[in-house]
Amino acid sequence: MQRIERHACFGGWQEVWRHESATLGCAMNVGVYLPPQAADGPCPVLYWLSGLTCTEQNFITKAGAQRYAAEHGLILVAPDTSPRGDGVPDGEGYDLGLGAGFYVNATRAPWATHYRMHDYVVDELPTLVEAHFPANAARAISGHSMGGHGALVLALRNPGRYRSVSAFAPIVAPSQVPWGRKAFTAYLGPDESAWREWDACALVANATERLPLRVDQGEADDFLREQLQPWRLQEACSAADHPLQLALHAGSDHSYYFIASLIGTHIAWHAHALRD
Ligand SMILES: N[C@@H](CCC(=O)N[C@@H](CS)C(=O)NCC(=O)O)C(=O)O
Repeated sequence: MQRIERHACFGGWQEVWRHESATLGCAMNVGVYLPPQAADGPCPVLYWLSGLTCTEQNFITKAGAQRYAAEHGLILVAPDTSPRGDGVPDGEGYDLGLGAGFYVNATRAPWATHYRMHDYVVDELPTLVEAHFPANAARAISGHSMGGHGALVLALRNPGRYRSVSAFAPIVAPSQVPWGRKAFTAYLGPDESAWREWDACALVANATERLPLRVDQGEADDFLREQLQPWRLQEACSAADHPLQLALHAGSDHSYYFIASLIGTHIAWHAHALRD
């Protein structure tokens, strides 16, 4: 691993590391915030998954999360949103290919070779983080939009792996909305039965661990009605008796201004779960 950025931040360090990913078959950048407490011993880790078009930079430069991570002694790990580099295929538009990995393991050509963001985030990255940084094995996961979908799906698919999960403006039912249908058709193929295992609303029905889902959604989000549809998650959770804490916020849009406004409450909530 090679450190390519290092900035003093709220008594700790915001770093960006670059490493060769065996899972993705390319070099990846990852943002790592080390709180001041990491100098004295291992800290729990909050994984953050960003949305469409993002790299590891959006969250670390716009969310203002470091202040709260320093307060609570959490390491923040913010990976890129897709594999990148020579030989990694791209798709048509901002919502397929580079910057749009959807946190699935693709099964179709030409995507299947590199687009394995589920395994990268769930397995390879924590192994790396826990080996190279003062991190313990207590993990939480959160994300925004496509990354909110990623956080919900990764937590639901991997019981016991995360102590808590939250999402900002997530795509809750990718099988039912244009962003998800386009990506899943490409990455997973046209057989929609294969999409269910990557769809939070479908996964909730059969979840073996009833980890509470915390979701915040802006009511002035331009993507709310067509792409996000949080009421679908409300229906799925209510049918499965799965705990959901969904809050709607008047006036908030889809941007990082919304995330920055609420990230402190999410980090405090994750910190509480990670302490137990
Ligand atoms: N750029 C797209 C929208 C993509 C978008 O809103 N991306 C969100 C995540 S889904 C984001 O975080 N954008 C980067 C940013 O706000 O820094 C468009 O042209 O409509």
